[in-house]
Amino acid sequence: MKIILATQNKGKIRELQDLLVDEDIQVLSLKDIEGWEDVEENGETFADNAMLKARAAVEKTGLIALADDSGLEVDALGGRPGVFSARFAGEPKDDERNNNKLLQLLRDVPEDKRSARFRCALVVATPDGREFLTEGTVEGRILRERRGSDGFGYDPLFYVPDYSRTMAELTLAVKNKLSHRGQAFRKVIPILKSLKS
Ligand SMILES: O=P(O)(O)OP(=O)(O)OP(=O)(O)OC[C@H]1O[C@@H](n2cnc3c(O)ncnc32)[C@H](O)[C@@H]1O
Ligand SMILES: [Mg+2]
Repeated sequence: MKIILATQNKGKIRELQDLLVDEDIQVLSLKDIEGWEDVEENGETFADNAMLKARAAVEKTGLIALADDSGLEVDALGGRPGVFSARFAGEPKDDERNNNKLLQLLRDVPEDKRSARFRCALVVATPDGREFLTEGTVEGRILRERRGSDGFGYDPLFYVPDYSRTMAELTLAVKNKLSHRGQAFRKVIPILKSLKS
């Protein structure tokens, strides 16, 4: 079985490839596809956007596609950046500027009001038109300075109380164990298995 990861994000590709390593599935990503043009992510929810990306990848490749749409919801910002997480500080998307903007906006927000969560929607779409959605969430809070150098995106600012570490201080294996993406992915396994047979 061969699937296409419908993402261009290197951090996601690394995590998803690691999650898929024992599954006996050949994995391609959009990086392997010539002439791929990003779809407009104009959905209102992570699920909508994951669906758009998965469908576009199936159409382009004819393969089963796995798409991830994810982001950060900060309570003190009314749930922002949410579906706008990648481009929070404008185009082109840039993790460094996004984190700076987040720190700036939360400058005067006290410790007990800095709660946040990562959300992930994964969609599996098949060439014969079937679609499956799974979701995952992880709770945490936003620090006042970056810690750690692993991961991507908002990981250096996202503190996970259960592990007393930021996401960027966790190994890939531990992040995958607890993360929004890891949780959503574990629900995808039985779906992929059912498509194999
Ligand atoms: O659309 P694709 O090609 O998959 O890549 P993207 O980076 O644009 O991905 P999204 O549209 O889903 O935007 C998600 C953003 O949310 C943030 N994000 C998502 N998951 C994250 C994680 O595990 N750790 C840190 N930040 C994350 C990060 O800034 C991402 O760029
Ligand atoms: Mg995107």
